[in-house]
Amino acid sequence: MIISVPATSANLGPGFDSLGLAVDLRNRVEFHPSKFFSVSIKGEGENNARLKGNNLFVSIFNEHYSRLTKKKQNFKFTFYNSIPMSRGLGSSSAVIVSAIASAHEAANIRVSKRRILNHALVYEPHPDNITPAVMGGFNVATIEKNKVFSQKKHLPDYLKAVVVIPNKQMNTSKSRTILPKSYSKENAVYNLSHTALTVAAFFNEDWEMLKLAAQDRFHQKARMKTLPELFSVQKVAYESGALMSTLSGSGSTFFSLAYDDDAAMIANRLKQKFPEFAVKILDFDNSGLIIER
Ligand SMILES: Nc1ncnc2c1ncn2[C@@H]1O[C@H](COP(=O)(O)OP(=O)(O)OP(=O)(O)O)[C@@H](O)[C@H]1O
Ligand SMILES: N[C@@H](CCO)C(=O)O
Repeated sequence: MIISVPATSANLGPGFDSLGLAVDLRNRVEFHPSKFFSVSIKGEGENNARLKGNNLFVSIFNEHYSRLTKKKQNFKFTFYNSIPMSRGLGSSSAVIVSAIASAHEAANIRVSKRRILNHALVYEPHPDNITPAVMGGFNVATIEKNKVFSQKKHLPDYLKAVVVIPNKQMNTSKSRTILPKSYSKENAVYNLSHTALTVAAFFNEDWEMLKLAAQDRFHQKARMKTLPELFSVQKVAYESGALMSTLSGSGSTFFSLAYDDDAAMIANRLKQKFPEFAVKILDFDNSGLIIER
């Protein structure tokens, strides 16, 4: 059995803790019961010894497996990781979602995607990454009474993501500490109206509206100042034809959305100007969590 979950880009400018979309870059896990516990990692994190012992996936998996079965059982886990860690591409959400889904599969209990999403909220209290990780596509999400309420929009094939991935890790909880504790009414209204416009533009497929809509006064600038080259990344992306260009999650990745025909040129310009950063063109993902039995 293989369980896979896509990378996600959250916030999308003004939609702090509420907007996110999925891209076609997946972490996969295979597992089966075994006499001894073992973890093997291929791809991202394969040289990180800490992940073989104190692994977020394993602790969440064990918690759910014992809750569901009231039993203890060792498993052999093999991880194939493509999502870089702590770069704003939802690596923690992918791990949380795949651990919860895997535990249910191991216990032979079928569960809805919505239920998995609500379980995931326990480990990541903002829904903007976990929602597209489970559902795929573009999502707007909120929390009421410890449950996620969300709406999804499929993203068309003629759009691509161009992501610039710096080497620098930005830990989400640390990066939240640099944000203001409160916002003025003016800035709150600014973000509220820009978020609403961004959502409407996605649902109406008015891609040309996104550049104006996806402006933010809550978090981007403060975070980008910790890696000032990101201001130039955004400028070059827009000059090269990006439809929107925003910090991905809490960074350090910069996410741009572009028409298929423009994506290669945008990526080439970004590669030329920022040879120290990885640049990838990715499809959008509309599937989210996939369980291959
Ligand atoms: N493949 C993985 N295996 C085990 N743990 C992982 C894996 N990927 C991420 N993690 C855990 O998640 C942490 C990274 O979470 P963090 O929220 O900082 O980054 P992110 O989810 O990539 O970024 P963002 O939330 O901004 O998109 C890592 O330090 C590690 O504990
Ligand atoms: N909304 C989150 C996304 C990163 O997990 C943040 O900006 O901190």
